[in-house]
Amino acid sequence: MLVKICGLNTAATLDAALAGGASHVGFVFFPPSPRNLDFDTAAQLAARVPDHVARVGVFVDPDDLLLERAAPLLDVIQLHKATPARAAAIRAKLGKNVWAAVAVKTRGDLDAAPGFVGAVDRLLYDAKTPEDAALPGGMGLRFDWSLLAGFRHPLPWALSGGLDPDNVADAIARTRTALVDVSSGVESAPGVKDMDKIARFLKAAQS
Ligand SMILES: O=C(O)c1ccccc1N[C@@H]1O[C@H](COP(=O)(O)O)[C@@H](O)[C@H]1O
Repeated sequence: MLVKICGLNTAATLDAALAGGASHVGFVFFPPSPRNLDFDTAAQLAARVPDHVARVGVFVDPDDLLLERAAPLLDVIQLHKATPARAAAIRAKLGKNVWAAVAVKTRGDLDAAPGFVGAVDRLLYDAKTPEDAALPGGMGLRFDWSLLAGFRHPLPWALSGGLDPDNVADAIARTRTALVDVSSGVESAPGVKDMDKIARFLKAAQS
């Protein structure tokens, strides 16, 4: 089971994710987020991550300058609110693994998925946040997992949105996902990761 712990912003919580066996760790580069990292902090955290764990940068419609500064610290670029054309251009320019978030509320939202074939390496199905929400992700919202039933996934994919230590095993059993992604569900407050919840999440996902 692959597990991404996202929005890590301290050495202690990053180390908790690594000790628990996370396959991916996420660093947010989006100033409105309570998990946003400056480049110095991101570099210090990225340096702690062993080679077998992937460092994922989370971006919302990023400009080229931000991507160019952050990319050397990262293995994967996770894009929110990116068109397939923009995602493909970023992938070609940076030569990195690129994931695209697909915001899901209804079955029709999954129609966006095939458009990313040839543009990205993985889709991340995440809950759609309200139009006026401050963030397009990282809000602890979940979508109806049954919407994925019978869907022909055009690319490797991951499940995200509102996962936590108490529901992740059920989410895996119901969706048969190979990769789960969590942020709010392992926090004690927005942007404050909880080491006990990180450990519990990893244990539940791996069980
Ligand atoms: O975590 C954030 O602050 C964030 C900001 C902007 C875009 C995405 C963000 N997080 C991603 O959202 C999903 C789900 O998070 P949650 O578990 O529901 O809180 C996850 O992929 C995060 O990487």
